[in-house]
Amino acid sequence: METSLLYPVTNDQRTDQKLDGLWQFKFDETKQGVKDGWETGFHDGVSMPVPASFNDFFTDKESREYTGDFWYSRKFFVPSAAKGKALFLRFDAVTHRATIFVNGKEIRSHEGGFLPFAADISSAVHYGAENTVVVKGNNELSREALPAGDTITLRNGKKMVRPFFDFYNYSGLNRSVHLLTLPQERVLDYTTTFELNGQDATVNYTVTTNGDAPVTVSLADADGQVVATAQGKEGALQVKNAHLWQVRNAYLYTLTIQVGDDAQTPVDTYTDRIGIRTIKISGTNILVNDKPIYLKGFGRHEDSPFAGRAFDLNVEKKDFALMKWIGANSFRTSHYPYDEQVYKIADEEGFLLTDEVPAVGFKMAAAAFLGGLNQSFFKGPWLKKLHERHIDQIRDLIKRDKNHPSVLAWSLFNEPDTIDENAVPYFKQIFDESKDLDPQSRPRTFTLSEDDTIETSKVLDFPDFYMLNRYPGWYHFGGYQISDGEAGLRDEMDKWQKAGVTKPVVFTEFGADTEAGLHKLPSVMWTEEYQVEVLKMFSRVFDDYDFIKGEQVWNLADFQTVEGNMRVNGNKKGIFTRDRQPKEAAFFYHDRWNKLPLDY
Ligand SMILES: CCCN1C[C@@H](O)[C@H](O)[C@@H](C(=O)O)C1
Repeated sequence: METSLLYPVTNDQRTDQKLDGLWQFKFDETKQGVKDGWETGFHDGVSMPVPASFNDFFTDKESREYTGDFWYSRKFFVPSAAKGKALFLRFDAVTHRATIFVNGKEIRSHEGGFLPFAADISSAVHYGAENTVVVKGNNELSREALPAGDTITLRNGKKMVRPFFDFYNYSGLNRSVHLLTLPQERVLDYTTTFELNGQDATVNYTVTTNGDAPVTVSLADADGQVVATAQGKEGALQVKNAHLWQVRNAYLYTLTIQVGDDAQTPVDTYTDRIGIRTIKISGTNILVNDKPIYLKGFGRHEDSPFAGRAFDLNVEKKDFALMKWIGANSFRTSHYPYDEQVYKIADEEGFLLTDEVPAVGFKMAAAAFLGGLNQSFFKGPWLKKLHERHIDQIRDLIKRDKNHPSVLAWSLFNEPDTIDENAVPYFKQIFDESKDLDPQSRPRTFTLSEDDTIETSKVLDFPDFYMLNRYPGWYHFGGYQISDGEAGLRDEMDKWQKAGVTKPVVFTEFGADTEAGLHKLPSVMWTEEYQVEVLKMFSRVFDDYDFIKGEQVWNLADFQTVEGNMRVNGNKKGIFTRDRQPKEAAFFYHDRWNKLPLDY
C-alpha cells in the first residue's frame, strides 16, 4: 500500500512539474535491457508520447500486439534550489507494472496498471544538473494479477495476451509523470466525514503527517471566504448554512491544511476541494443528503483513438459534455480506476461515480467468452497472490479517492464467478478486509453477470446494493426473439421482487453492438434502429420495478477490444461512436433522461 496518494499541488512549500512529452522507448523481447545497462538511459529507442499507450503508434502488428518488457527513458533537470527538499517521481499509472531507475539506481517497483505510485529519488539525484529516469514496464497478463488473463507464446516465439476481459490490453505510461519537491515534514493524507444538522454541517477530519509540528485546518467557500477553522490532526469544522454538494448541482469548498507554528511561514500546506454531502443506502433507496436518487448514465472506458487507454483531457471534456447533454448523472469507472482528473471533473459537475478496481475476468466463462476454459476461477494456485494484489489495489483505490464527493460506491469486482462455492471464502476475505477502509463507509458492491442470479449466486449477502449486467436482446434472445428476452428479464425481476429485494438494484450493463450508419426498416441486429429497440425494451422493464434505482447503459462510446469473430474492430455497443458522434440511441436517451429530474 502506498504511503501517500495525495494528488500533487504547487504552492510555496511544494512544486509539481509534469514530465509529459516525448520519451525514448524500446521493446525488450529478449530481456536484453538489464544485461546491456538500459537502466542508465538510452538514445537508440523511438520517441514515444507520455501520457499514451504505446500500441497504436506503430504500423506493424508485432509492435501493436507486443507483450513483455518495454523501457522508457528521459532526462530531467533538478535545480540546486531543491536541495533539502524531499524529491519524488509520481507515476499516475504505468500499465501493468513497473520498475523505476534514476541515474542507473533502482528505486522501486510497482504492481497494478491503474493506480498511482511515487518513487523517492532524493538519494539518487544530482542537483543543479540533468538526471535520467528509466522505467522498465511489463504488460503481461496472468491469473494472479489484476486484470486477469493469460499470456501465451505462439509457435513463432512471440508472446500474446489472452485477456479474460473485453477491452484491449493498452499498455505503457498511460498517465502523467510528475517531479515533486516536498517539505521534509509534510501532510501525507487526510480524511473527511460529514454530519448534516439542519442548515448546518459538521466536517469531521483527520490529518496524517510525518512529523510532530502542529496542524491548522481551514475551510473556505467558493468565494474564498474562510467559513471554519480548527486546530489539531483531528477535529471538526462547524459550517453554518452549509452549501451542500448535490447530484448535477455541485458545490465545492476548499480545504487547507497547514503544518507548523507560524501561519505566515508554514512548514507545509496542502489544499484540496471537497463537497459536503452524505451517502446512505436505506431499504431499496440510494440516498444523497437523505434524498433518494436514480442513477442515469453509463459504463465507460478510458479509451480513444491514438492515445489508447491514456488519460486525454480533450476526450474527457467531450465525454462530460455528451453526458450532460444526454441528461446523465453518473457512470461506473468500468473496469479499473480512472485518472484522478476524471474524479475532479465529476466533483465539479456533480456526477456520481462507482469506482471499480480491475478485478475483472475472475471467471473462466469470461475466458471461454474469449475462447477459453471451463474450470473454477476461485480454485487454483493463483489465488493467494491474486488476493494479495486485489486487496492491495482496493486499499490504494480507497486511499486515493476517498475524499471525492463524486464517489458513490466501491465496485470490488466486475462479473466474478459467484455461482462457484469456492467464491464464498474469497469474497468474505475481501469484504472483511475492505470493511473499514473508507472513513465515509460508502457502499461496497460488484457486478453480477447473467449467470449470477438471485437463485444461483452464493454471495448476495455481501454487496450493499446489487449491480446487474444483463444482455437479453443481444447475447441471447436477439433480433425477432427479443420478446422472449423481455419476458425472461421480467421473469427474473419478478423472482427478485418475490424474494423480497431489500437492497437497491442498479442495471450497470445492458445494450447491443451497433454499427453506426447501419439502418434497416424493419430492423435487424447491428442496426441503429435495433439498438434503440433493445434499449426501449430495457426501459419498459426498468419503469415497472420500483426497486430498480439506476440504468447505466453499456457503453458511453465504442471502444477497442481484442480481435475476434464477435468484435468488429472493437466493441460497438457505444451510444456514441469512438470519435464521440451520436448513434440514434443517443437521441432516445436524450429524450428519456431529460424529461426526468437531474438526480432522479
Ligand atoms: C458478458 C460480460 C459482461 N460485459 C463485460 C464488458 O466488459 C463487455 O464489454 C460487455 C460486452 O460484451 O459488450 C459484456
